[in-house]
Amino acid sequence: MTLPYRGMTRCGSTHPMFLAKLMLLGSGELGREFAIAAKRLGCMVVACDRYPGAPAMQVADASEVFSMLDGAALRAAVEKHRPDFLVPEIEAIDTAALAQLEGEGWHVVPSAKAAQLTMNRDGIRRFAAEELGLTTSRYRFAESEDEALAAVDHVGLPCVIKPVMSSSGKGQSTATTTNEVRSAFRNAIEKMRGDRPRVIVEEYIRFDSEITLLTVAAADGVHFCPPIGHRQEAGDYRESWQPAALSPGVLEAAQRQAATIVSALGGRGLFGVEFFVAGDRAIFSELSPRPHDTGMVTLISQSPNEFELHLRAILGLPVAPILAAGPSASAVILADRASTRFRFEGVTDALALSQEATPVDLRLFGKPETLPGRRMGVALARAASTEDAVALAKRAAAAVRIDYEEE
Ligand SMILES: Nc1ncnc2c1ncn2[C@@H]1O[C@H](COP(=O)(O)OP(=O)(O)OP(=O)(O)O)[C@@H](O)[C@H]1O
Ligand SMILES: NCC(=O)N[C@@H]1O[C@H](COP(=O)([O-])[O-])[C@@H](O)[C@H]1O
Ligand SMILES: [Mg+2]
Repeated sequence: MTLPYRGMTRCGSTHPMFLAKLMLLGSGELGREFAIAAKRLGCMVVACDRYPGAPAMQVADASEVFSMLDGAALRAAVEKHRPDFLVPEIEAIDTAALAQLEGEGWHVVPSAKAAQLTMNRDGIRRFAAEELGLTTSRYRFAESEDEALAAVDHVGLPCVIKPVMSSSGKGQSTATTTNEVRSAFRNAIEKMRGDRPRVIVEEYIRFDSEITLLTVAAADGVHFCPPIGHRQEAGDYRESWQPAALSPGVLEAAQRQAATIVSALGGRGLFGVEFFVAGDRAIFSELSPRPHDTGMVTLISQSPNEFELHLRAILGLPVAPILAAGPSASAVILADRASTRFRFEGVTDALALSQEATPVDLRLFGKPETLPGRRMGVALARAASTEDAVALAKRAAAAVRIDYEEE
């Protein structure tokens, strides 16, 4: 079989027994499911992350431990393994190094431009709102408390303040008074990633719901998964469900905007495009040029799931048809303290909730260390309605307990 990328990159070092060699930049729970999909399709996987034993490393052919923000280490790993594809799995990567590697002929998924623009909220927000004309909340950027206060004149109160470089809600808070704007700015700077003390000050959207629209840029065009609804707490997701109920007009508006931005970013792969739904408006929030955490529900709700879709799109393989299995949900299992000595209890109880028409499943990520609020696993469920599926997934997640030993 001849894949479209053969001969297009400078590598071509893959052993013929493998379909392709993929290097994962970031190796958490999302990377692990991607690596499993890649292994099933006969690919070779090199997993990279900042710590040994990261989830995707546990199923990969090889691994490398370094900070993805260290461009020299990233280049050394690429030159050592000569992958057909560099697959970013987290946001915080030395994207200048990625762009340089791409310029030299290495294949970055979906494109170095997508990784570069989405790593920083200012990049993707300005691209979406100012270059492409997508509907977004009002926003301003600020680099000091005073600039943050000035931004409030434009966006109003309450407002949401986030470091331009962060994910999973880290450093994010909502301010309702000018005093809170000052403390929200300080909080964002304290918890930001990278070395750019800069925040986005956003209009607070009173949304009816929020969705992730998984959008696949494949060889034969753009495909959409049924929309995923989700609930967030402290900027991080707690439950997600599919399909999210949307009016045809809102779904069409979301799909149109998602297709616009994905096509403008270029390259092939799956994108998680986030929208707030307010009345009849789909307001673009942000996007991941890779599988999305709320999309873990697709591990039970559809085939191919989001990880398989990403892989197939990258390899230039067919992605359709995308078959829905029925209303489904995911619910997260979080740690509540820092520990390296812990064990999971209640797995039997969680899986015993599974019945023929309402299956339940679990993913335990195998992270070697807990932290307060760190996601350690996820429960998955299918049922007659998304409401029932969410309730069942939450029961299963609650049945799993993390027991900590004294350290
Ligand atoms: N302008 C806003 N108005 C109202 N709620 C908001 C706003 N911005 C963010 N939120 C809430 O905070 C959540 C997290 O925000 P956002 O997606 O921007 O952060 P993140 O750190 O990139 O999270 P992740 O990496 O998990 O996607 C949103 O899903 C939403 O629930
Ligand atoms: N919203 C982004 C997201 O969910 N990313 C996922 O979390 C991992 C980091 O987890 P950790 O912080 O527990 O190491 C990442 O590697 C990715 O799989
Ligand atoms: Mg988000």
